[in-house]
Amino acid sequence: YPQLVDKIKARQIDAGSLRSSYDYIIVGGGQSGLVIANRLSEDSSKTVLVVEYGYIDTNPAQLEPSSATNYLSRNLFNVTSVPQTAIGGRRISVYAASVVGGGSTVNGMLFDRGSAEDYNNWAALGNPGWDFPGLLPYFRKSTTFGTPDPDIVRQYNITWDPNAYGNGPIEATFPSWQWPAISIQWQAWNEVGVPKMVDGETGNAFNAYWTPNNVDSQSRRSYAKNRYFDPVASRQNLHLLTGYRVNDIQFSSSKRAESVRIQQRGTPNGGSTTTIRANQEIVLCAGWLNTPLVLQRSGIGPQDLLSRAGVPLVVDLPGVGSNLQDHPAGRISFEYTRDIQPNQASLRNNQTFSAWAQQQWQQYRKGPLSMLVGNALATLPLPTMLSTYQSLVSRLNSQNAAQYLPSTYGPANIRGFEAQRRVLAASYASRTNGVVEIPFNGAGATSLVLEKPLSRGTVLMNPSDRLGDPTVDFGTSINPLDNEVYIASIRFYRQWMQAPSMQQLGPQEQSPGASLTSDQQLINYATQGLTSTTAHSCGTAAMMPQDQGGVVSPQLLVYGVTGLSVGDISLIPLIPATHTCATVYAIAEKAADLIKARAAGNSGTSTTTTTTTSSTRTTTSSSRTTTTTTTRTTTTTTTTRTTTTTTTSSSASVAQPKWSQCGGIGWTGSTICTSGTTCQVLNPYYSQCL
Ligand SMILES: Cc1cc2nc3c(=O)[nH]c(=O)nc-3n(C[C@H](O)[C@H](O)[C@H](O)COP(=O)(O)OP(=O)(O)OC[C@H]3O[C@@H](n4cnc5c(N)ncnc54)[C@H](O)[C@@H]3O)c2cc1C
Repeated sequence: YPQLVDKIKARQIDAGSLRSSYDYIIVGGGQSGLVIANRLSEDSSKTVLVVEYGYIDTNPAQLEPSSATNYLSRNLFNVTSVPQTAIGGRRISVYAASVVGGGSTVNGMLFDRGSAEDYNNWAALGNPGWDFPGLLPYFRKSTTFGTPDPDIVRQYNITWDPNAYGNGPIEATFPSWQWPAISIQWQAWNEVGVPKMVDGETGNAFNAYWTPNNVDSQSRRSYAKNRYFDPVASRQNLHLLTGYRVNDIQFSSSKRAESVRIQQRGTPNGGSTTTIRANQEIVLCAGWLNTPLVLQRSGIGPQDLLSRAGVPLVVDLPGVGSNLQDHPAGRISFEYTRDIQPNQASLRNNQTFSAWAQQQWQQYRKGPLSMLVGNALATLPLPTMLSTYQSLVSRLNSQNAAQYLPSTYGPANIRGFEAQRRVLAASYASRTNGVVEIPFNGAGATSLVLEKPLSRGTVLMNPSDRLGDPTVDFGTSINPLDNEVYIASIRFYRQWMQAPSMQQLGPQEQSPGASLTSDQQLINYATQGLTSTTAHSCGTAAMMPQDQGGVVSPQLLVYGVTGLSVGDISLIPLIPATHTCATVYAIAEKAADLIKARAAGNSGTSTTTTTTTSSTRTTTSSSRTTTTTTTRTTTTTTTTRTTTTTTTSSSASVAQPKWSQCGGIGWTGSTICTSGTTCQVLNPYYSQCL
């Protein structure tokens, strides 16, 4: 795409062409930064600058399905955590993007949302308007659903709720391929008491459900750069500066955020910097790793850290860099001794199938190579997995919180965790909110992902090298109850593998290994294998009350100063049980509305505001621009549980496509195969069109 690359390059600005001031300066042109830049620059009277440390990735391969797992180091900050004491002292690689589009440029494109309870918990922590009804309009505003291939929908009974989606820039859909064994896995979930939900995106992200990818109908990545930035890049009032780092923010004597100090990437620290003023607001969108770091370098953070680093104190906010959360995960692996064909291995060991897959992809962009990592999740409530869940909840409530938190946490951080624990305890006992995620795609091996960890970590500036890498401590499993939940999920996965339907695949446990059964053996397994992150790190500049370690208010304004806000994943107070990309779009859309509302003289404090439309009149005088904005706010009541369905199921008379199931014990679908294939018995439980 050379002509496209040239166009994109032309849209960037070089440092010499920068204005001396902008109305808004957005720190970080990652996922949230580009959303907010798009929305704020809708008003042509406002100037917007985005400063991004990374560059534009112009390689078309980064849009392909295979990019979902390549995690290129050139697009990441290559930082490693400190040794994780509770998981064998291992250092864990950190995932934080450093490229235009941020995480949305490099991520795995699994595109889902948390359950309504996940977001309602945010509101319960003192954040009116940040519950699911308050966020659903922004989930909708950011996304459009693209109707998937009807054959694949029918073949696998893929369901979704069209009400979950709107008309937004990001396209989400299902690929044109699933591996056949997934049908058996769905049956097996049902047999162990995990029902199928129509759609997780409507607040029902618990039990088992299909989940789309953020791709277009050609399986190409649909992400912040190509959907939020490229279409508006020609706006004269929007500038993107790449390859520059915001070192810090400078404040007036009245603690108003006045300017950012930027430095070209690759130049020596302590060398030359440029200062750019913000007339209205500076919005931090530097991600979970760097938003707290920029704050700390600017004098906002834990007082003792700042004094050790020699940074003059602006506001003592002990929560900056605390409350780090992610989804720790471990592998579990079963081999299918009677696996059905084709399966993932067929791409490697069946030449005919592999050639067919290549042809499908090259000719139509369909087939197995259009698939990413998978499209089905079981997000399991604790009571589903553990009959003694009440004992775990009561032990959680009676823990001395400080004993299981990082040693750097002071009283405010501890109070904040105790507030979180109150809502988490209810979620642990809930049947409509998951604590462990098990992605499934037909294979016997997968990850067990802890969705509501109790352990907390930190991101702290290095006091002797402020501009160097921060110290990241995930604190994985420092709360031993996280291990108990993990062990419960191993045992439940084993039960799933023992479900009657699953026996047709002949599952045999590889790891942890069937001989490991006691709590201690499984804790040892977790200690050796658990990783701290699934690239969903968040919470390091949390939206919580200030006396509970909070950094921003529900209006996203940083406490103790003016003119400074946070619009990225750092503001999440409690990690939701979901991959975080879709949630970040909703957060950023809502952040943009809040910023616009306050610029228009409306504090944006409405608790259930869902739609804000503005009509703007601009008058220009000789020296400055005055904008009068009339803001009309519409409040909508949204039901969090939706039962509308778009379901397509196998009908007994419809011809099944090649590779799909056409018979077997318990099969109620069609036994007719599409022309050119016949229904062949693979085992008593499974016949297939081949
Ligand atoms: C490898 C990976 C895989 C993932 N897989 C999935 C997935 O499959 N599904 C899913 O839902 N989520 C996934 N995620 C998570 C999701 O993509 C992120 O949570 C989301 O993109 C975070 O958005 P953000 O705007 O908060 O931060 P980012 O998108 O990371 O943006 C921060 C930006 O700020 C820039 N920056 C940082 N410091 C400075 C500074 N000082 N000055 C200037 N610029 C700066 C960075 O370069 C970066 O571009 C994944 C993330 C990663 C990294």
